[in-house]
Amino acid sequence: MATWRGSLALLALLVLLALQTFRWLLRALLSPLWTPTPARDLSGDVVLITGGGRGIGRQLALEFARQGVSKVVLWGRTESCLRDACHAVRSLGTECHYTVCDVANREQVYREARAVRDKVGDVSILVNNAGVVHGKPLLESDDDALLKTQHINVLAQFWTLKAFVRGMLERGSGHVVSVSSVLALAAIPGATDYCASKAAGYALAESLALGLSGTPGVRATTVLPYHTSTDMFRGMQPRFPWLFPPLEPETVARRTVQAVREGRAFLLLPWTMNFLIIMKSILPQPALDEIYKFTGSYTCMQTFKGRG
Ligand SMILES: NC(=O)C1=CN([C@@H]2O[C@H](COP(=O)(O)OP(=O)(O)OC[C@H]3O[C@@H](n4cnc5c(N)ncnc54)[C@H](OP(=O)(O)O)[C@@H]3O)[C@@H](O)[C@H]2O)C=CC1
Ligand SMILES: CC1=C(/C=C/C(C)=C/C=C/C(C)=C/C=O)C(C)(C)CCC1
Repeated sequence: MATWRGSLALLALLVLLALQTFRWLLRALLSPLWTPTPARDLSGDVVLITGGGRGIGRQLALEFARQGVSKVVLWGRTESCLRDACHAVRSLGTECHYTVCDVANREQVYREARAVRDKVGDVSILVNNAGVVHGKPLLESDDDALLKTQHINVLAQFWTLKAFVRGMLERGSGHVVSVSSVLALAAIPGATDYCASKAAGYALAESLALGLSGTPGVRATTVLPYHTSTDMFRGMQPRFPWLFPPLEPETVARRTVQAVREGRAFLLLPWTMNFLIIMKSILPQPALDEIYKFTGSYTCMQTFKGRG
């Protein structure tokens, strides 16, 4: 009798949960129709981009400038790239500053963050974009390279978040962008430490976004791009490149800034990668293995050259 009552209560709870989920889903889908959120005006914003000297970071700097931010600050390791990117931003009429800062070095991050506050002002948009890949299989990787990937791709984000998010919370406004990767959700062999770092970064960003949900003025956006045609993954190729062409860094930058303006929490690029996630959730592993083999995802790193 007691078991029977218990099962009925569980069933009622499940029905209630299903109805609630349906209500939340409807609300999420329909509310933009009657209360469209106006795109955020970026004109007073100071944006700091890590790894802003080249690749996606450089394009992000240019796109933020085009969308009217007040000031751009670029961090990176190579001064010539930073200087050149800053020059390009200034030619769009936007104030730009750069600093050589190794984001893996937390003392340097804290020191340069103080310097930015003193010289440029409060950072209102932080873009955690800096990243590295060495592209060797795990057993051929030396320990220092494995550590470096985690220090730059994951731990550095802790330091920049600690340096800038407190100020955003005090002011009640700000935005954190994390450039993750589709490899955070579906890993490939030959870049084990990179995939692990991106998965960790994704969990970090997800936790941050949830933690910020009680602070309406401070938001977070996580971008998960597919292969993008910068030098980082040069040479990497799945089996049907015409079917899965790399993204252009300009496209990633444009869609990212748009997501910031719309206050979107997650952005998977291109949208077709959503099918990959659905497939991963419903297909049995042997079927996924066949798809990965057929599309060359298992072997795509064999032609990897990277930045050399
Ligand atoms: N390319 C791709 O296929 C994809 C890339 N991504 C992600 O996008 C982000 C940008 O990559 P992408 O533009 O392609 O790569 P690039 O190699 O072109 O750029 C990486 C940037 O990170 C900077 N960087 C690296 N290490 C450090 C460090 N220790 N301190 C400060 N800056 C550093 C580099 O600066 P410097 O040159 O001065 O060292 C450079 O500006 C990365 O997080 C990457 O993981 C995501 C999905 C796909
Ligand atoms: C897994 C998988 C694919 C390959 C994805 C690859 C190869 C992504 C590379 C992304 C990179 C380099 C990201 C960098 O951060 C396909 C062919 C799309 C579809 C089948 C499943």
